[in-house]
Amino acid sequence: MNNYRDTLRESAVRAGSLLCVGIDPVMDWLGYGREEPQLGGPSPEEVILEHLQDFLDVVDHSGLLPGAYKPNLGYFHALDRPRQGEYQGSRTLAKILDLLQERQRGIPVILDSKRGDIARSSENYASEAFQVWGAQAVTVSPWMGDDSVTPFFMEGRGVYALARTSNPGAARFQNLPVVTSRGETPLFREVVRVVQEWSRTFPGVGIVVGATALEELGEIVAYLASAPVPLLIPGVGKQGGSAEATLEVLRSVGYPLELVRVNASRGILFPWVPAEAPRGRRERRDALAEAYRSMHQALALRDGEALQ
Ligand SMILES: O=C(O)c1cc(=O)[nH]c(=O)n1[C@@H]1O[C@H](COP(=O)(O)O)[C@@H](O)[C@H]1O
Repeated sequence: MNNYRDTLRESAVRAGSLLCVGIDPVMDWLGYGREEPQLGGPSPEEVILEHLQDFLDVVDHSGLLPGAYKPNLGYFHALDRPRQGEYQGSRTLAKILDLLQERQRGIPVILDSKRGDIARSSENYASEAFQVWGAQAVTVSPWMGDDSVTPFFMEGRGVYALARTSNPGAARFQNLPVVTSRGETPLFREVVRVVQEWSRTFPGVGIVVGATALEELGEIVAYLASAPVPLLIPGVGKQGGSAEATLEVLRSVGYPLELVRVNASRGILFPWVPAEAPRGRRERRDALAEAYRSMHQALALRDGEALQ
């Protein structure tokens, strides 16, 4: 099995862009209410799969591959009704993963589940991501310590530990100063330091840092530049982060861009949000095409950047 850094490198060269397409489907955003589907109307599974097929057609038509996909597990589980024996959300995710494998083999899928537990439990969460769903990489929350993250270190797979997240409340804990044997440092910096240490024995481990936290991103990439790790940077598009400003920060320290993926979810698959979805399928497809092309371009690699 390819090691995860090779997977990132090869897919970056094929895509020519750092764009990671987030797959976070919500029926509301496709013009359907959140309430249970109407009798006789299309099911969430049908609606979401049709939308995804349209998106993959847009990708084919553009001739531009993305650098990764990132489905967020919570959006799919929210469509399951296990107490009624109904698993539409899980089935939809499974079908989407099959489609990606058929149509875009080699483009990594990062399962966004933000797991992390006592070691024995993390082993199960690792199986969930890698064996059950067959993802190439996973997001994990590192706050329970080393033994909660290391069970995810499996040959060929990627693991992204949350360091400085993109949400408005992120600084509350992550920027708190902590005292270590090397002096005082914000908590997120200690996570970054430890991830870099882990990466010496498991090169597939990296970090999540939000595009909405450019100052922290700058500190992190400057710190990591001598021994870089994979970066997953969400928060561009609907959360207000800028693709261009993010790339500028990375380029300013010569960060190896092939190890980086910048995620946009609503900004690509639901570009009309918070406005209502266009009524016609054709208009929705046109909106996807425009959003995909412009974000792919904003995150494009320059000649030779992925070949360092
Ligand atoms: O781990 C993540 O992917 C993640 C970390 C973070 O700091 N911020 C963040 O937004 N995310 C995820 O990235 C996606 C962002 O979605 P959009 O805001 O629609 O682009 C969602 O699936 C979030 O759960």
